[in-house]
Amino acid sequence: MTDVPSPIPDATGGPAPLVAPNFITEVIEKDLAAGKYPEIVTRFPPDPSGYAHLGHIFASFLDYRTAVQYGGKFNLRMDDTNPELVKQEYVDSMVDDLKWMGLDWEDRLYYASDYFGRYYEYAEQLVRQGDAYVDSVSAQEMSRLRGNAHTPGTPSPYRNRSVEENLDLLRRMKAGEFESGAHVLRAKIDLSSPNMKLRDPVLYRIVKHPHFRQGDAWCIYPAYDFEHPLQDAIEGVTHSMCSLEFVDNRAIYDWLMERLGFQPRPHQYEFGRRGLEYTITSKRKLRRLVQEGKVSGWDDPRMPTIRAQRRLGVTPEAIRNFASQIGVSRTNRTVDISLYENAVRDDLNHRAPRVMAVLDPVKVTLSNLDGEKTLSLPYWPFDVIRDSPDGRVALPGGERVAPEQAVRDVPLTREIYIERDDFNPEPPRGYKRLTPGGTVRLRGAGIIRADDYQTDDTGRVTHVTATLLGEDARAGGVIHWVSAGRGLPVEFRLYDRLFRVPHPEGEQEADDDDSAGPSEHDAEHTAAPVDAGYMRYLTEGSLKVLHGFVEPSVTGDPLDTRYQFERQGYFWRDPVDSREDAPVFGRIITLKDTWAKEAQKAEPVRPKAAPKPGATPKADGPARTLTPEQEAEVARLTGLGAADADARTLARDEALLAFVGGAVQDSTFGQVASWTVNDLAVGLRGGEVKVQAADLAPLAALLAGGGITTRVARDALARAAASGDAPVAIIEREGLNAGLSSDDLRRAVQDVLAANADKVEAYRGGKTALLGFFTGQVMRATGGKADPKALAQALGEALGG
Ligand SMILES: NC(=O)CC[C@H](N)C(=O)O
Repeated sequence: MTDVPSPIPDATGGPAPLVAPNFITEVIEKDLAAGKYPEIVTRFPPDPSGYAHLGHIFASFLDYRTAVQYGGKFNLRMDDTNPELVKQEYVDSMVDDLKWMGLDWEDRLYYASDYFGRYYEYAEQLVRQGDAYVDSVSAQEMSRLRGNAHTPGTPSPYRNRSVEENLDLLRRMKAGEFESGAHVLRAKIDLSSPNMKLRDPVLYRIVKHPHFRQGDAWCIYPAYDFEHPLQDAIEGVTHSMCSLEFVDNRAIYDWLMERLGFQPRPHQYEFGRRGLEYTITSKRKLRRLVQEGKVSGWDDPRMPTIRAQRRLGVTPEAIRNFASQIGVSRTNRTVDISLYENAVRDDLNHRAPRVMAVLDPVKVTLSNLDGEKTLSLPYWPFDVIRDSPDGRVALPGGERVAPEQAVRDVPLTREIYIERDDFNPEPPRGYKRLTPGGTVRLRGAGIIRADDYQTDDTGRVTHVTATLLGEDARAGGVIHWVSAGRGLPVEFRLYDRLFRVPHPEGEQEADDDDSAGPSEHDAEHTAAPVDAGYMRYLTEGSLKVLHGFVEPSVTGDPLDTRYQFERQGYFWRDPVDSREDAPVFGRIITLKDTWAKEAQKAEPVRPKAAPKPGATPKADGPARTLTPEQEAEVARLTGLGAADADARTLARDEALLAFVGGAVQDSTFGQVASWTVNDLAVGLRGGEVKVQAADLAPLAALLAGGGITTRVARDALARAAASGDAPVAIIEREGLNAGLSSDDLRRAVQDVLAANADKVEAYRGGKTALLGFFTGQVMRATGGKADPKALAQALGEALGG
């Protein structure tokens, strides 16, 4: 899960973090070692039927970084087969957003629609082979005939049409002779397969709708299950990664590859989806928010679209750091929203100079100050200066200067504004700010004492009179302020999470429970009504508008400067609505996670849904209210060594709790608890895990002792869960712990470099992209046993020296 910097540069010129070892990289390393493919090719295939969103980050970076890591190619593919939904506007925005995030597909932007002609040829080939037929029953009839999990399907009366008749009908479908729905082309596979997807899936439909790239050239359109595998094969994709809901579609994929004889052929691998707490990503649900005016548009900064996050002020670096912290696994998981928010904060901490702004002002007159003073105040706090890699810090324009030059002029005048919250006539205990007769330090300006104040009829403070004291005065707190005469009047927009519960869509989101029904993918494409339950979890007042003042130093700064307004959060000018004469500053994020505390207090508002086996597991994140018994359980589990988040998940789930009840209570317990939550939860809930918790202790010990890598451990775990064998026995039986010694690795690196002296020279001359080539060669030479991190390091050393 950690972000391991590798020397392989990515599109942004910075080092691309390695993809942490996972079950897919393991397959890739084996394939490279076996020489199965000349190079790795991956693709990211969004539908251009909406905007890129936070949910796309994980999959797109997985595809991209995996290719970069193994020196292969990454393609961007517009999966634009549904003419009714896809649009140029969406292509353009996706391309723009994905590029902005730092993905690089070079010149390989492909469109599914560019291959319509070739798909069609393959369709005719299947018909000629007797592998596909034209069916002419209605959609309802087709679904009835397909049967269900307990009943095998019944052949349609058209299933045995002759090849000639099928070809004739298919050609006439293509020629536009029939109305939509009159016929479909289906693969002839297996009507009694327990995998419903194999019960003669539809390959082509009649859709009389122009396509934004193909115009009226077509009136039949290929189904996802047909075009996707074909395009992978045609483009030489090697490892086609997709999320878990496509697991049953893999059988169609393999069937097509086999029937059409592609060699070498791509393979599909499914990873667990990564939902994000407090967020929805269904296009239809987001559209409804826009249509009903709950947000101002697709780029409303509260929306989870990349457009909106860009407008909000999030940087691509923050997105990339977030992406590298999400682990890959075989199970669906919800990512704690704080992972995203902290990535945004961490990035801004070193990027955003500190200035002062008063959001909700109350005027203070400094009665003993005449005229104006100009203070020179530093942009950066000491810790940022201390942590600066080059000892320098940035000015708002980005220029890096010595810390003592990173200062701005701040006017101090007789009239200033302070935050309404920072003066309290009836202070609660422990209040460290200004009170009548009390003192406080004004950041950078000295200590003041409040002598008097006025209120309006409602008791609201309207004005404070104060005295500026000498340096020998004492004060308990520090507050920020802005000159009243010289501060710039601005509008502030404070955004809150759009939804107030972690799972606004309930438990069903990624759950494709009934494989006979339409997949999530299809559902996204139908006119079926949206379950509007999520609407009631909208946060009331998630946009707050305030009018206040910013210090005048910001006037000359580049418009895209991100600031930390001291004590208030990170802000920048709203790129859409801010005007020179009417600036609007939006809050990118608060300084701390203000929700962490509130979540503890909050009611349990988790939407109810009947739990199903295989449903999306609980968030691995923040506290949700537990019963006192569950809290006691959490205390017991953390006492045994479980991480707090794991303990919370366990305490809520009897199946998991029963399992860890059998775990050995020693130093391995925390690791076993983590595997239970992260790797075994879905299987345990479905009653499918065969291994005993007690058998995991030796595995955890082996891992902790460095005898195996995390990847080997998790793989052994998955296999043990399925077979019931002790994981360590699996490892020993197959010699998986016989890793590569660092001497062996170094020798392999030397051999590869010696055999490719010309390339080494080219690399040292600046062709750093060759690192991927070297990586692949060493992987091959070592039979895939090299640990990618160690390999990257060994290569870096050998090439650098
Ligand atoms: N295979 C996949 O990754 C699915 C791609 C499909 N275009 C989607 O966005 O859902």
